[in-house]
Amino acid sequence: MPSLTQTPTWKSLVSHCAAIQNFDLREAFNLNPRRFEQFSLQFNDILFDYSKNLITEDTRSLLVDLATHSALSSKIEAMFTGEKINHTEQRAVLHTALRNRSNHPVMVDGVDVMSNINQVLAKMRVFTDKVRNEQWLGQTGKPVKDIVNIGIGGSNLGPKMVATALTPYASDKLNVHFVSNVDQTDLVETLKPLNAETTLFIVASKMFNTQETMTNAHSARNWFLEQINDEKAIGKHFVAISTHPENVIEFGIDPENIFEFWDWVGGRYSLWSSIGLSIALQVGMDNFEQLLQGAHEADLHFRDTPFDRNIPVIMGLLGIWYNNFYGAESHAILPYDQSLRYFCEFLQQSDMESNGKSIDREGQPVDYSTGPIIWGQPGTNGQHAFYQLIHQGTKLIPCDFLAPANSHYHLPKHHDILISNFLAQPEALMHGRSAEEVIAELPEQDRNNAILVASKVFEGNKPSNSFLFDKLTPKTLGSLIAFYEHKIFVQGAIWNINSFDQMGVELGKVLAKVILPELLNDETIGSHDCSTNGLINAYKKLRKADD
Ligand SMILES: O=P(O)(O)OC[C@H]1O[C@](O)(CO)[C@@H](O)[C@@H]1O
Repeated sequence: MPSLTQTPTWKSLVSHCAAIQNFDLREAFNLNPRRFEQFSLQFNDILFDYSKNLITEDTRSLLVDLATHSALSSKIEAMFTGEKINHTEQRAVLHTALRNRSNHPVMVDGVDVMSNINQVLAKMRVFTDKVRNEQWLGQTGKPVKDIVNIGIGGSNLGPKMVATALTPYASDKLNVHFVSNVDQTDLVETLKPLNAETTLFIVASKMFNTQETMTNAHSARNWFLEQINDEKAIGKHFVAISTHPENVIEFGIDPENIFEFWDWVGGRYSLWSSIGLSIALQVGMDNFEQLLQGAHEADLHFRDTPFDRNIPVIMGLLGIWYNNFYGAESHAILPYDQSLRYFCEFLQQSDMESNGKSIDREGQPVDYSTGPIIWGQPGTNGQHAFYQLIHQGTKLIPCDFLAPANSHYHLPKHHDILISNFLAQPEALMHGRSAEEVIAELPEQDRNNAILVASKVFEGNKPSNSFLFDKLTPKTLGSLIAFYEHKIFVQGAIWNINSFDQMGVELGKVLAKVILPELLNDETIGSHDCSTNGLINAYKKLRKADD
């Protein structure tokens, strides 16, 4: 098979990119008053405006050709129908089945997985209703007040992001906390204000052998038993979510308290499974199902809509346009919604763990750039931190701006100010400010100050997408997350990489296991390179024994 870069569609895009080198967005808008209509899409209450990109109609057609020639349609079908597209681990990839609200069967190895999924959803409903209605009582007969989700990576980032985003829907009787880092600061500071009698722990781990999670879970159990000195009480205060019930039972959690999921759910795509239990406890099962519904509707859109009107396909193709034809190295995620403050962190794992690969599906090194660096934080905070570099730095950084038209809260002025910024930034990036405009705005005495003028010029012509939606409801959030998941899928499919394994996280884990016992003995260490030896030995000198 020829390398992607040798295919006619790729070569056409290279030539096209050279041909439109001088493309100017301001001019494109001036010449075409219908540009917004031509390059925007509506899905339910979500408006996706991609008109402020360095593209023409031809660019879109050529990018769609690239998707078509990469057999994207059949790859999408393969995912939805349970083919083992994660070929290195021989697994299907079926987060879409977890939110399949259509009653259509989804088969894995000849078995319809929908009945298992629905059983777990029913079990989650019974449990969350009990806890939320104060019918699940702790060892001393008190209802649960605090829930601590212990998990890392996909067993933390998705649930934490969604639970935080949906705070306006939260029960005021429950506080949900997330502990992920093996740095004891995380657990100690989270537990400090809590009372074991009214605390419920969720140990969330697909494998149930992840070092950080198991260390935190053991310490949480010790903390609990120091206050309630009764092993039997664990049954009322610890539940687990895992694909490995045998490891959970070995830890000592009651088999009744295990919420199952399956190896065809990738960790970073698992918030839709029982890994979302903390979300369901926070906002109730009806709202959790609305989240699934939103994602399901986005799945249908992705599966059934022609590529040139398909939001995740367009998102993926635009990313490829900048990544591979403009040399952009990163992509900024900029939600104008404080409740989406963990959205970027969540997408960092989804995108970078999925598409941070340098071999193709045949095991050959790729000769093109793959997954971008994902970064960002909510506006307007980011504006006062790193937007300077996006506006006037030397790097091309495509940006996604996201905002709700309506806030859940009602302080006067705030929301319109927020949205004026959400609208102004993409406009400023695109429009820029010429030397003539700067000079016209400067006081008379500064107009000949060339340095001052140059420093106030904004080159402009910088690309962005904007998502404007009605309100951040569970359903809308579900759709937005699914769009990003599918965008990642589209890019992985075109780059011909496996987006669903994560071998790159293994080596560091293995080496840490070698180093750990070396930290605990008194010998001087000399078996690594001299830098690592030096650091280990310095640590051993500095480290004081715990009191
Ligand atoms: O849920 P587990 O098995 O504890 O794994 C946690 C995380 O570790 C990883 O395997 C590697 O970081 C992620 O893919 C996963 O989300």
